[in-house]
Amino acid sequence: MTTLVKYHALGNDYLVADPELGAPAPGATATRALCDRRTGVGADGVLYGPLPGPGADPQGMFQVRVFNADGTECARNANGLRIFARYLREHGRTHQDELTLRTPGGDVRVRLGGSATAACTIDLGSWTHRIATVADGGQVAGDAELVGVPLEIEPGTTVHATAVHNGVPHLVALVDDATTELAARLGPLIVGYARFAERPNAELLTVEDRRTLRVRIWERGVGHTPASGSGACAAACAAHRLGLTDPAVNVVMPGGTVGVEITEDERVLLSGPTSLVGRVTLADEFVPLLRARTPR
Ligand SMILES: N[C@H](CCC[C@H](N)C(=O)O)C(=O)O
Repeated sequence: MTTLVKYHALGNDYLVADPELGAPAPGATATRALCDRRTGVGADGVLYGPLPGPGADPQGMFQVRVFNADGTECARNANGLRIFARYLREHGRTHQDELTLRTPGGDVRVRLGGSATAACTIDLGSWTHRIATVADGGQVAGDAELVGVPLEIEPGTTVHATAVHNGVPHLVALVDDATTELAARLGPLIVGYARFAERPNAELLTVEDRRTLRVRIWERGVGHTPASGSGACAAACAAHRLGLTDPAVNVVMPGGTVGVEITEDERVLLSGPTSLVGRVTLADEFVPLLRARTPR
């Protein structure tokens, strides 16, 4: 029997695929089948774990891998890892309030709240404003710092761009009026911009005041999401670097509001709620769809 547990963080939804509950091995085929909103369970991504191997122990260190709805792997993220930490505690895998999650993108600390539904905080550590770029001939040219520069993402469309790499790449575009419609138009252009060697996630940012940001998201590997943890952090880091905001801000997204704080030693912390949706037991006729068809 294969059981998945579904959670969301302000509408950014993930399925926990735990080997102990019969989950498939991490991979693109299973992820796409599970995340499909019509023929599967439906989610923005799948969290596979806790995985066996070095680092998996009951002292609060667990391994996990994160996949986007389209089957691509992302090194780490923020909402998914906050959800995974909650899953571990409410399924009796740990009694710790502070966990370390080991991901392909490095170790991340999560502090759980006093109750299951209380806000939990992730420390994403430091970040850079660099992004890998491609030269004219198509080869990777190097790593450019991008802070508040005009970027023509298609002929006639220029955005005010700031790169933020916080475990995954983001491109934050400062706009007068960040709307979901504008994100649906500019997001795919930013994610698909041929000059970036690695596709970034896209965030449209409007600064309301020094402590309030409005953000709209278009994620690589997913598309529209009503909230993003690392995206909210990226927007806060970009706004701060541009001198527009204080170190602690509220980030308002369509799904709701999170708090982001930049510490004096230049780490970024995100706090926000998570919600449990429920458990889904897959039907026997669905399970074969989780495995790639083996070529004859
Ligand atoms: N929603 C996630 C970000 C996912 C990023 C993913 N789309 C990628 O980098 O491939 C978060 O809360 O941090």
